Amino acid sequence: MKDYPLNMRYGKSKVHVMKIINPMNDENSKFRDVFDFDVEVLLQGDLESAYTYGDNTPVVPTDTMKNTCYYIAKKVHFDSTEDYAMDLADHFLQKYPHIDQVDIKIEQNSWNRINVDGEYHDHCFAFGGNEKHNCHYRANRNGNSKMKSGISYLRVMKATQSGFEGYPMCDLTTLPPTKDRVFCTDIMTTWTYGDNPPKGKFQTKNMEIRSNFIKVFSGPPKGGEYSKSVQETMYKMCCTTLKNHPEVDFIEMTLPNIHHFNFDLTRFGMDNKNEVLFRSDKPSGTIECTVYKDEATKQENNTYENYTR
Ligand SMILES: O=c1[nH]c(=O)c2[nH]c(=O)[nH]c2[nH]1
Repeated sequence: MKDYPLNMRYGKSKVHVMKIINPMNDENSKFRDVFDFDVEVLLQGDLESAYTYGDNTPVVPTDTMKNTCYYIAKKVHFDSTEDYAMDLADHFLQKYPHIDQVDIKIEQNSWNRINVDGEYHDHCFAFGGNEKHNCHYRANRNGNSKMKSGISYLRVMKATQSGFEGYPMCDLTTLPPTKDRVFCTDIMTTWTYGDNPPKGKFQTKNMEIRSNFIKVFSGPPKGGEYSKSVQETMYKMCCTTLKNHPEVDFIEMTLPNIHHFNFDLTRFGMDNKNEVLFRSDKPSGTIECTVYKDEATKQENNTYENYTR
């Protein structure tokens, strides 16, 4: 049956892969590195007959896709999920000529090497919490492939040196202007590499970009830097990153404003100026921007024009 035009893709998600690496390749060594991530594979191509006529000849089973995730994890040496994603995508393009686009999305858990009395442990790690490192590689048979890397749920806070004032007031405004508040957010961001993604060097690049975001958010260690709004600070974080990393084309960022309110202690005869607060995760502000390295890149990738983003 073919009644209506269609677009289609399919795949496997939440494939959990853990790879323990013995980087010295020495059986006697007790030193290990660890990769812990979830993979999503999505295939596109000449698949229409599968949807319209139930013809399964082009349908690579999603179960095979899952197996391939483990096969590639064993077969290739990688030191970043981006490098793994590129090898995994290439495998599908090489093996199945009717597939012309592969999306590999990865969410990586952080494990921090444990430090015992000032010395890093060979093989013990502490779970890094909610923060995840992400990547999304879209491999296209026509050669127009793109790599996005990112971070999610990196929670940061300014305990002072943040304000919000000068906004329009109307009969529905209750928010008091302030020069001193808590600014708490989860950094949710992706950055898209241009035509020459740093294969083999993603790990270092991503750590530099992460440090850059944190450095600009915080300002100098002594005294910090005043933030007029979430909007102002996030734009500065993105601009500085683009300046320091010309290999990045554009940065998408969402900073939920995780509000912290003063608890009303006047009822107990106590004043309270940003000393005792309570967190209100819901609702949180949603502040977003995409910052491009130049106008042409913006025209090609205008992320807000497409509402399915
Ligand atoms: O930095 C801010 N930006 C806003 O747009 C906003 N809106 C709001 O209620 N508080 C804040 N804070």
